[in-house]
Amino acid sequence: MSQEDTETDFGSRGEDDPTNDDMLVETDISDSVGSSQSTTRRDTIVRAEDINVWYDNDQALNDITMEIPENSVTAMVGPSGCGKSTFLRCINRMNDLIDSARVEGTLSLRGKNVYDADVDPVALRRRVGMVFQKPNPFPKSIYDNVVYGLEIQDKGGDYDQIVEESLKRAALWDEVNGRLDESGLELSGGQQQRLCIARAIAPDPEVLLMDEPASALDPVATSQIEDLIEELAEDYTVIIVTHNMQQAARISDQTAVFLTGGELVEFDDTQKIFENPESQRVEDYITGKFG
Ligand SMILES: Nc1ncnc2c1ncn2[C@@H]1O[C@H](COP(=O)(O)OP(=O)(O)OP(=O)(O)O)[C@@H](O)[C@H]1O
Repeated sequence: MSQEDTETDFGSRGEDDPTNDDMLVETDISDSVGSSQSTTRRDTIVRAEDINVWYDNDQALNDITMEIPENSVTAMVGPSGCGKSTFLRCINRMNDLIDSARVEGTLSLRGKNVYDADVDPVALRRRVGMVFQKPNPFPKSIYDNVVYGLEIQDKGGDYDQIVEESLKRAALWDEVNGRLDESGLELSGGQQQRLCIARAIAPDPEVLLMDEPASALDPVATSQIEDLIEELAEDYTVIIVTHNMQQAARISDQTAVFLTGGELVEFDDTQKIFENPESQRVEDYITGKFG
């Protein structure tokens, strides 16, 4: 199964040329920051333009404009309630499921506005997978968890091969090979989260949204998930919300700092954000002076 299978849903791949030289990531990276950074220039895959979101009369996001390059890890950081999860849910239109939510602006996936009337949100979510904070495997076998997305999308293919491939990509195959018919709920928390990642990547999405995927896990499981995220960015565009500054510094190529009021204050290479941010408010937040 190739990503090209889904291409026709929203226009051709890579039609957006990068226009921002900031996407060129510098070499000479310090040990602690952005170990996944590279010198590759990447096309924009997700572009937000003047995104505003309200829940009833309360504004949660205020004029968010940003371009996210493909095959990289983008971290969203900021204090509680600043709109990080709301922004993540704009990308795959999960906010559609919240009655009080209203989204204005343009959110493009490879140049096609996902809020256009002709976009089917279910087809969109095939291309934009999501992993949540708390591991949430279904009360089904490990195998059935992985193929779940394929089945509800009526997607054909060699399921055995897809299960093996997805579990290998999620770094879980070696631990569950031979017991695929056991319940996903019998796995440890860290294994459950890797199972959820396998489930999210089985339909071969282009973008993987992760909302604090390691915050419910112990340090060993967290480290495994972090390693995995860096590997996944070779094939997918990963956009991750995290409260953990060290985690953002370790695994992301770009970091977006949201602050109170639903404002995107700074978005830049992770190294720049952590070592030399433009905004004093960002520096204060990063260094723990507030938030
Ligand atoms: N379903 C909802 N209904 C009403 N208001 C909501 C809803 N979801 C979020 N909000 C409000 O929108 C604002 C942004 O919330 P959001 O969850 O996006 O922030 P966040 O930065 O992800 O926070 P956290 O880090 O605590 O998860 C908050 O004021 C929150 O109370």
